[in-house]
Amino acid sequence: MITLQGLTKKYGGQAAVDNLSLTIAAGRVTGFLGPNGAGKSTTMRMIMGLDHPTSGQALVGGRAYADLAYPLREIGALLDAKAVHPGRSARAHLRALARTNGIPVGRVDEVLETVGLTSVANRRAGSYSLGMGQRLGIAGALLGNPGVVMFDEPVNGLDPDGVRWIRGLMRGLAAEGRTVFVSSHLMSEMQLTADHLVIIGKGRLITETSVKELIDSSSLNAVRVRGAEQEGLKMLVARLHESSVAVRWESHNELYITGLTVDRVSDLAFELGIRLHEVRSVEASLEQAYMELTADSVEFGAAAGRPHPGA
Ligand SMILES: Nc1ncnc2c1ncn2[C@@H]1O[C@H](COP(=O)(O)OP(=O)(O)OP(=O)(O)O)[C@@H](O)[C@H]1O
Repeated sequence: MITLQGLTKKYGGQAAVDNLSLTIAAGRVTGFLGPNGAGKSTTMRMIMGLDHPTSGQALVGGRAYADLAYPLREIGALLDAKAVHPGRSARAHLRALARTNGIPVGRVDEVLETVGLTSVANRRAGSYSLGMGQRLGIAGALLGNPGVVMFDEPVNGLDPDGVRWIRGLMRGLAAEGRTVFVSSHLMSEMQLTADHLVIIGKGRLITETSVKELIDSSSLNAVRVRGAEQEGLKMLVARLHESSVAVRWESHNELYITGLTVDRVSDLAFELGIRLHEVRSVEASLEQAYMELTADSVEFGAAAGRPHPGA
Protein backbone atom coordinates (compact mmCIF):
# COMPACT_ATOMS: atom_id res chain seq x y z
CA MET A 1 0.00 0.00 0.00
CA ILE A 2 1.16 3.52 -0.81
CA THR A 3 -0.17 6.46 1.19
CA LEU A 4 0.19 10.08 0.18
CA GLN A 5 -0.54 12.66 2.85
CA GLY A 6 -0.74 16.27 1.71
CA LEU A 7 2.15 15.54 -0.65
CA THR A 8 3.44 18.77 -2.16
CA LYS A 9 6.47 19.64 -4.28
CA LYS A 10 7.25 23.18 -5.34
CA TYR A 11 9.86 24.27 -7.87
CA GLY A 12 10.61 28.00 -7.64
CA GLY A 13 7.31 28.72 -5.93
CA GLN A 14 5.35 26.78 -8.55
CA ALA A 15 3.60 23.61 -7.29
CA ALA A 16 4.41 20.56 -9.44
CA VAL A 17 2.51 18.38 -6.95
CA ASP A 18 -0.10 20.14 -4.89
CA ASN A 19 -1.44 18.64 -1.65
CA LEU A 20 -2.09 15.09 -2.89
CA SER A 21 -3.74 12.83 -0.31
CA LEU A 22 -4.75 9.32 -1.27
CA THR A 23 -4.18 5.63 -0.73
CA ILE A 24 -3.08 3.25 -3.47
CA ALA A 25 -4.39 -0.11 -2.38
CA ALA A 26 -2.90 -3.58 -2.69
CA GLY A 27 -4.29 -6.32 -4.92
CA ARG A 28 -5.15 -4.19 -7.90
CA VAL A 29 -3.56 -2.22 -10.71
CA THR A 30 -3.95 1.51 -10.15
CA GLY A 31 -3.39 3.64 -13.24
CA PHE A 32 -1.87 7.07 -12.67
CA LEU A 33 -3.13 9.42 -15.34
CA GLY A 34 -2.81 13.08 -16.13
CA PRO A 35 -1.76 15.39 -18.96
CA ASN A 36 1.91 16.20 -19.63
CA GLY A 37 3.40 18.11 -16.74
CA ALA A 38 0.60 17.07 -14.36
CA GLY A 39 3.11 15.88 -11.75
CA LYS A 40 3.05 12.09 -12.15
CA SER A 41 6.81 11.52 -12.37
CA THR A 42 7.46 13.98 -9.55
CA THR A 43 4.98 12.10 -7.35
CA MET A 44 6.63 8.77 -8.16
CA ARG A 45 10.08 10.17 -7.51
CA MET A 46 8.95 11.37 -4.07
CA ILE A 47 7.50 7.92 -3.28
CA MET A 48 10.92 6.46 -4.15
CA GLY A 49 12.75 9.02 -1.99
CA LEU A 50 14.47 10.55 -5.04
CA ASP A 51 12.88 13.97 -4.49
CA HIS A 52 12.06 15.53 -1.12
CA PRO A 53 8.54 16.84 -0.63
CA THR A 54 8.21 20.55 0.11
CA SER A 55 5.52 19.45 2.56
CA GLY A 56 3.47 16.34 3.30
CA GLN A 57 4.74 12.80 2.92
CA ALA A 58 4.65 9.62 0.84
CA LEU A 59 4.59 6.31 2.73
CA VAL A 60 5.23 2.78 1.52
CA GLY A 61 3.56 0.22 3.78
CA GLY A 62 3.25 2.97 6.39
CA ARG A 63 6.88 4.12 6.32
CA ALA A 64 8.81 6.78 4.42
CA TYR A 65 11.26 5.39 1.84
CA ALA A 66 14.23 6.71 3.83
CA ASP A 67 13.12 4.64 6.83
CA LEU A 68 13.02 1.33 4.96
CA ALA A 69 15.90 -0.91 6.00
CA TYR A 70 15.93 -2.81 2.68
CA PRO A 71 13.91 -0.62 0.31
CA LEU A 72 14.07 -3.00 -2.69
CA ARG A 73 12.31 -5.65 -0.61
CA GLU A 74 9.42 -3.25 0.00
CA ILE A 75 9.06 -1.35 -3.27
CA GLY A 76 10.43 -1.86 -6.76
CA ALA A 77 10.16 0.77 -9.44
CA LEU A 78 10.82 1.31 -13.11
CA LEU A 79 11.22 5.06 -13.38
CA ASP A 80 13.95 5.44 -15.96
CA ALA A 81 14.89 2.33 -17.93
CA LYS A 82 18.15 3.94 -19.05
CA ALA A 83 19.47 4.17 -15.49
CA VAL A 84 21.74 1.14 -16.03
CA HIS A 85 25.48 1.35 -16.71
CA PRO A 86 25.76 0.55 -20.45
CA GLY A 87 29.03 -1.37 -20.03
CA ARG A 88 27.59 -3.82 -17.49
CA SER A 89 25.76 -7.00 -18.36
CA ALA A 90 22.21 -7.49 -17.11
CA ARG A 91 23.38 -10.22 -14.78
CA ALA A 92 26.22 -8.11 -13.33
CA HIS A 93 23.88 -5.14 -12.86
CA LEU A 94 21.29 -7.24 -11.02
CA ARG A 95 23.93 -8.99 -8.90
CA ALA A 96 25.31 -5.64 -7.74
CA LEU A 97 21.78 -4.50 -6.90
CA ALA A 98 21.11 -7.71 -4.99
CA ARG A 99 24.32 -7.47 -2.97
CA THR A 100 23.75 -3.85 -1.91
CA ASN A 101 20.18 -4.60 -0.86
CA GLY A 102 20.65 -7.78 1.13
CA ILE A 103 18.93 -9.93 -1.48
CA PRO A 104 20.20 -13.50 -2.15
CA VAL A 105 22.16 -13.48 -5.44
CA GLY A 106 20.25 -16.61 -6.51
CA ARG A 107 17.24 -14.39 -7.00
CA VAL A 108 18.97 -12.76 -10.02
CA ASP A 109 18.47 -15.77 -12.30
CA GLU A 110 14.84 -16.05 -11.19
CA VAL A 111 13.99 -12.49 -12.23
CA LEU A 112 15.99 -12.82 -15.46
CA GLU A 113 13.77 -15.80 -16.24
CA THR A 114 10.60 -13.88 -15.27
CA VAL A 115 11.38 -11.06 -17.68
CA GLY A 116 12.68 -13.35 -20.45
CA LEU A 117 16.29 -12.10 -20.51
CA THR A 118 18.07 -15.35 -19.52
CA SER A 119 19.55 -15.96 -22.97
CA VAL A 120 21.06 -12.45 -23.19
CA ALA A 121 21.92 -11.97 -19.51
CA ASN A 122 25.67 -11.73 -20.13
CA ARG A 123 25.45 -9.14 -22.89
CA ARG A 124 26.29 -5.48 -22.21
CA ALA A 125 23.14 -3.59 -21.25
CA GLY A 126 24.27 -0.83 -23.64
CA SER A 127 23.58 -3.16 -26.58
CA TYR A 128 19.98 -3.84 -25.52
CA SER A 129 16.97 -2.72 -27.52
CA LEU A 130 14.42 -0.44 -25.87
CA GLY A 131 12.20 -3.41 -25.02
CA MET A 132 15.08 -5.38 -23.50
CA GLY A 133 16.07 -2.32 -21.47
CA GLN A 134 12.52 -2.07 -20.12
CA ARG A 135 12.60 -5.75 -19.20
CA LEU A 136 15.90 -5.26 -17.36
CA GLY A 137 14.45 -2.30 -15.48
CA ILE A 138 11.49 -4.44 -14.49
CA ALA A 139 13.80 -7.25 -13.40
CA GLY A 140 15.47 -4.75 -11.07
CA ALA A 141 12.08 -3.69 -9.72
CA LEU A 142 11.11 -7.30 -8.98
CA LEU A 143 14.47 -8.36 -7.56
CA GLY A 144 13.54 -7.91 -3.89
CA ASN A 145 10.15 -9.59 -4.37
CA PRO A 146 8.50 -6.37 -3.14
CA GLY A 147 4.87 -5.97 -2.15
CA VAL A 148 4.67 -2.66 -4.00
CA VAL A 149 5.70 -2.03 -7.60
CA MET A 150 5.61 1.20 -9.50
CA PHE A 151 6.12 1.76 -13.23
CA ASP A 152 6.44 5.13 -14.96
CA GLU A 153 5.31 4.79 -18.59
CA PRO A 154 6.40 1.14 -18.84
CA VAL A 155 5.04 0.48 -22.34
CA ASN A 156 6.50 3.58 -24.01
CA GLY A 157 8.03 2.58 -27.32
CA LEU A 158 7.39 -1.14 -26.90
CA ASP A 159 6.17 -3.42 -29.68
CA PRO A 160 2.74 -5.09 -29.30
CA ASP A 161 4.30 -8.23 -27.91
CA GLY A 162 6.15 -6.25 -25.23
CA VAL A 163 3.02 -4.25 -24.40
CA ARG A 164 1.04 -7.45 -23.92
CA TRP A 165 3.75 -8.97 -21.81
CA ILE A 166 3.84 -5.97 -19.45
CA ARG A 167 0.05 -6.00 -19.22
CA GLY A 168 0.06 -9.67 -18.19
CA LEU A 169 2.88 -9.06 -15.73
CA MET A 170 1.10 -6.18 -13.99
CA ARG A 171 -2.19 -8.09 -13.80
CA GLY A 172 -0.33 -11.09 -12.40
CA LEU A 173 1.48 -9.00 -9.76
CA ALA A 174 -1.84 -7.47 -8.63
CA ALA A 175 -3.47 -10.92 -8.53
CA GLU A 176 -0.69 -12.00 -6.14
CA GLY A 177 -1.89 -9.24 -3.80
CA ARG A 178 0.76 -6.65 -4.59
CA THR A 179 0.21 -2.93 -4.98
CA VAL A 180 0.75 -2.00 -8.64
CA PHE A 181 0.94 1.71 -9.48
CA VAL A 182 1.52 2.60 -13.12
CA SER A 183 1.53 5.82 -15.11
CA SER A 184 0.68 5.90 -18.78
CA HIS A 185 -0.70 8.12 -21.52
CA LEU A 186 -2.00 5.12 -23.46
CA MET A 187 -5.65 5.06 -22.51
CA SER A 188 -6.53 1.98 -24.54
CA GLU A 189 -3.82 0.12 -22.67
CA MET A 190 -4.94 1.45 -19.28
CA GLN A 191 -8.50 0.37 -20.05
CA LEU A 192 -7.20 -3.19 -20.45
CA THR A 193 -4.76 -3.15 -17.54
CA ALA A 194 -6.01 -0.96 -14.69
CA ASP A 195 -8.77 -1.65 -12.18
CA HIS A 196 -8.58 1.71 -10.49
CA LEU A 197 -7.47 5.18 -11.57
CA VAL A 198 -5.90 8.19 -9.94
CA ILE A 199 -6.17 11.20 -12.24
CA ILE A 200 -4.27 14.41 -11.58
CA GLY A 201 -3.98 17.72 -13.39
CA LYS A 202 -1.66 20.62 -12.61
CA GLY A 203 -0.42 18.72 -9.55
CA ARG A 204 -3.88 18.31 -8.01
CA LEU A 205 -6.16 15.32 -7.65
CA ILE A 206 -8.95 15.46 -10.24
CA THR A 207 -10.55 12.15 -9.31
CA GLU A 208 -9.93 8.73 -7.92
CA THR A 209 -12.29 6.16 -9.38
CA SER A 210 -12.64 2.73 -10.89
CA VAL A 211 -12.22 2.39 -14.66
CA LYS A 212 -15.84 1.26 -14.92
CA GLU A 213 -17.21 4.19 -12.91
CA LEU A 214 -15.30 6.68 -15.02
CA ILE A 215 -16.57 5.21 -18.28
CA ASP A 216 -20.14 4.96 -16.93
CA SER A 217 -20.04 8.65 -15.98
CA SER A 218 -19.23 9.78 -19.53
CA SER A 219 -21.86 11.81 -21.32
CA LEU A 220 -20.73 9.99 -24.46
CA ASN A 221 -22.43 6.72 -23.52
CA ALA A 222 -25.39 6.51 -25.86
CA VAL A 223 -27.86 4.33 -27.69
CA ARG A 224 -27.21 4.14 -31.42
CA VAL A 225 -30.30 3.78 -33.56
CA ARG A 226 -30.36 3.03 -37.29
CA GLY A 227 -33.74 3.45 -38.87
CA ALA A 228 -35.36 1.83 -41.91
CA GLU A 229 -36.58 5.25 -43.07
CA GLN A 230 -35.85 8.82 -42.05
CA GLU A 231 -39.49 9.78 -41.51
CA GLY A 232 -39.78 7.29 -38.67
CA LEU A 233 -36.62 8.58 -37.05
CA LYS A 234 -37.94 12.15 -37.23
CA MET A 235 -41.02 11.02 -35.28
CA LEU A 236 -38.76 9.42 -32.69
CA VAL A 237 -36.65 12.59 -32.41
CA ALA A 238 -39.78 14.70 -31.92
CA ARG A 239 -40.93 12.42 -29.10
CA LEU A 240 -37.47 12.50 -27.48
CA HIS A 241 -37.37 16.30 -27.65
CA GLU A 242 -40.75 16.44 -25.85
CA SER A 243 -39.11 14.49 -23.01
CA SER A 244 -35.92 16.65 -23.13
CA VAL A 245 -33.78 13.65 -24.03
CA ALA A 246 -30.49 14.55 -25.75
CA VAL A 247 -30.38 13.22 -29.28
CA ARG A 248 -28.01 13.79 -32.17
CA TRP A 249 -28.24 12.92 -35.87
CA GLU A 250 -25.11 11.04 -36.95
CA SER A 251 -26.30 10.58 -40.54
CA HIS A 252 -29.62 10.66 -42.39
CA ASN A 253 -30.69 7.31 -40.88
CA GLU A 254 -28.68 7.18 -37.68
CA LEU A 255 -29.20 8.73 -34.22
CA TYR A 256 -27.28 8.83 -30.95
CA ILE A 257 -29.53 9.09 -27.90
CA THR A 258 -28.10 9.89 -24.47
CA GLY A 259 -29.69 9.02 -21.15
CA LEU A 260 -32.05 6.20 -22.16
CA THR A 261 -31.52 2.45 -22.13
CA VAL A 262 -31.68 0.27 -25.23
CA ASP A 263 -34.90 -1.28 -23.84
CA ARG A 264 -36.56 2.11 -23.40
CA VAL A 265 -35.60 3.29 -26.91
CA SER A 266 -36.85 0.01 -28.43
CA ASP A 267 -40.16 0.31 -26.54
CA LEU A 268 -40.59 3.92 -27.67
CA ALA A 269 -39.99 2.96 -31.30
CA PHE A 270 -42.51 0.12 -30.94
CA GLU A 271 -45.12 2.49 -29.43
CA LEU A 272 -44.62 4.88 -32.38
CA GLY A 273 -44.73 2.04 -34.93
CA ILE A 274 -41.27 2.85 -36.27
CA ARG A 275 -39.21 0.22 -38.06
CA LEU A 276 -35.61 0.07 -36.88
CA HIS A 277 -32.70 -1.91 -38.30
CA GLU A 278 -30.40 -1.51 -35.32
CA VAL A 279 -30.55 -0.44 -31.67
CA ARG A 280 -27.46 -0.88 -29.57
CA SER A 281 -25.67 0.80 -26.73
CA VAL A 282 -22.37 2.50 -27.49
CA GLU A 283 -20.00 2.78 -24.55
CA ALA A 284 -17.53 5.63 -24.29
CA SER A 285 -13.91 4.55 -24.30
CA LEU A 286 -11.68 5.32 -21.34
CA GLU A 287 -9.91 7.80 -23.60
CA GLN A 288 -13.13 9.68 -24.31
CA ALA A 289 -14.18 9.71 -20.65
CA TYR A 290 -10.70 10.86 -19.64
CA MET A 291 -10.64 13.64 -22.25
CA GLU A 292 -13.98 14.98 -21.01
CA LEU A 293 -12.78 14.96 -17.42
CA THR A 294 -9.39 16.56 -17.97
CA ALA A 295 -10.30 19.10 -20.65
CA ASP A 296 -9.72 21.95 -18.17
CA SER A 297 -6.39 20.61 -16.91
CA VAL A 298 -4.46 20.32 -20.15
CA GLU A 299 -1.67 22.87 -20.11
CA PHE A 300 -0.11 22.23 -23.48
CA GLY A 301 -2.96 21.27 -25.80
CA ALA A 302 -4.06 22.12 -29.32
CA ALA A 303 -7.66 23.32 -29.66
CA ALA A 304 -9.78 20.32 -30.53
CA GLY A 305 -13.44 19.53 -31.05
CA ARG A 306 -15.43 17.59 -28.52
CA PRO A 307 -15.15 13.85 -29.08
CA HIS A 308 -18.33 11.95 -29.91
CA PRO A 309 -19.38 8.33 -29.65
CA GLY A 310 -17.91 6.17 -32.34
CA ALA A 311 -15.06 8.68 -32.84
N1 LIG B 1 13.70 19.31 -11.45
C1 LIG B 1 12.71 20.15 -11.80
N2 LIG B 1 12.89 21.49 -11.76
C2 LIG B 1 11.89 22.34 -12.10
N3 LIG B 1 10.67 21.97 -12.48
C3 LIG B 1 10.43 20.64 -12.54
C4 LIG B 1 11.42 19.66 -12.21
N4 LIG B 1 10.88 18.43 -12.36
C5 LIG B 1 9.60 18.63 -12.78
N5 LIG B 1 9.34 19.94 -12.90
C6 LIG B 1 8.05 20.54 -13.31
O1 LIG B 1 7.04 19.93 -12.54
C7 LIG B 1 5.87 19.74 -13.31
C8 LIG B 1 5.44 18.29 -13.25
O2 LIG B 1 6.37 17.51 -14.00
P1 LIG B 1 6.30 15.92 -14.06
O3 LIG B 1 7.46 15.47 -14.89
O4 LIG B 1 6.16 15.38 -12.71
O5 LIG B 1 4.93 15.70 -14.85
P2 LIG B 1 4.38 14.38 -15.54
O6 LIG B 1 2.94 14.30 -15.18
O7 LIG B 1 5.24 13.21 -15.20
O8 LIG B 1 4.53 14.77 -17.07
P3 LIG B 1 4.72 13.84 -18.38
O9 LIG B 1 3.42 13.13 -18.58
O10 LIG B 1 4.99 14.84 -19.45
O11 LIG B 1 5.87 12.91 -18.11
C9 LIG B 1 6.18 20.25 -14.70
O12 LIG B 1 5.69 21.56 -14.83
C10 LIG B 1 7.69 20.22 -14.74
O13 LIG B 1 8.18 21.20 -15.62
